[in-house]
Amino acid sequence: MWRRVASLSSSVSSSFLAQTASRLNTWESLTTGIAQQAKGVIAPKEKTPFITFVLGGPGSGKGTQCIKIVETFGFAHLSAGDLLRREIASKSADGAMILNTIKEGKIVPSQVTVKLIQKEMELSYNHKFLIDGFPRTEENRVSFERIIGVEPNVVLFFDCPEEEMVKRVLNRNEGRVDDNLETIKKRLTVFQALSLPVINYYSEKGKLYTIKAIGTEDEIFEQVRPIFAAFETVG
Ligand SMILES: Nc1ncnc2c1ncn2[C@@H]1O[C@H](COP(=O)(O)OP(=O)(O)O)[C@@H](O)[C@H]1O
Ligand SMILES: Nc1ccn([C@H]2C[C@H](O)[C@@H](COP(=O)(O)OP(=O)(O)O)O2)c(=O)n1
Ligand SMILES: [Mg+2]
Repeated sequence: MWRRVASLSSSVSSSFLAQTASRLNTWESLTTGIAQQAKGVIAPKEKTPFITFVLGGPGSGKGTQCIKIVETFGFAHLSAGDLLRREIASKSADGAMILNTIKEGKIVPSQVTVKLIQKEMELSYNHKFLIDGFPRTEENRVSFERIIGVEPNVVLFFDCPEEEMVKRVLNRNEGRVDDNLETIKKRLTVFQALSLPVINYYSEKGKLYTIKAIGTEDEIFEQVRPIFAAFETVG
């Protein structure tokens, strides 16, 4: 409810809140959240959003590190890939197109992805967002700025050698249609051609934090931790 929470009154039916809350993808306890919201315990959040884009090639460890960032710093985790896979599973109008695009290792039209991200942001009680796997193209980036109207505060780039990314993806074992050698090769080409320019853009803007994404998950997180710790100190 980052934008809409102020308009939610305690008279909102609990079933509406339950439906809304069930779609939340945050670490917060939903039942507590609903109960407190209904009692008006939580003050309306009109805080400026704090946005982190999480970038890196396929298998670079974005999702894995996002879980740790959520646990330690209390962000809401919005994975663009997860939102798109949810669309496929829900058999929505765009589902078949999204499935084919993902199988081909290509990028879904920005309008579709930004709309899904926007919906999640509006439903969230949090104002700190980790947007994982987005923007993957300049078109993604410009579309987000135009539709959402904000720029990221922080951009993380998990920099990982290609052979390590391939090894991790082939061992991922989540039953994903794109976790095969043919698709990953295409994804790596797309990453070089379309995603690296976005990373360079944020480097030039002074917003990029590059993480050497090799080593254990904990070792990598020790590079991530101070970035967010510094922002917490600033307030
Ligand atoms: N530091 C690491 N060392 C070895 N394997 C890792 C590491 N980080 C993540 N993995 C594994 O690699 C795979 C890809 O990680 P994931 O977080 O899904 O990457 P991404 O979201 O960037 O594609 C997963 O199976 C994950 O468990
Ligand atoms: N911004 C995005 C993010 C993901 N996608 C599509 C295309 C990507 O290859 C797939 C999977 O993305 P996801 O971020 O889940 O993939 P990895 O975690 O990097 O392996 O989803 C997209 O089209 N646009
Ligand atoms: Mg991922």
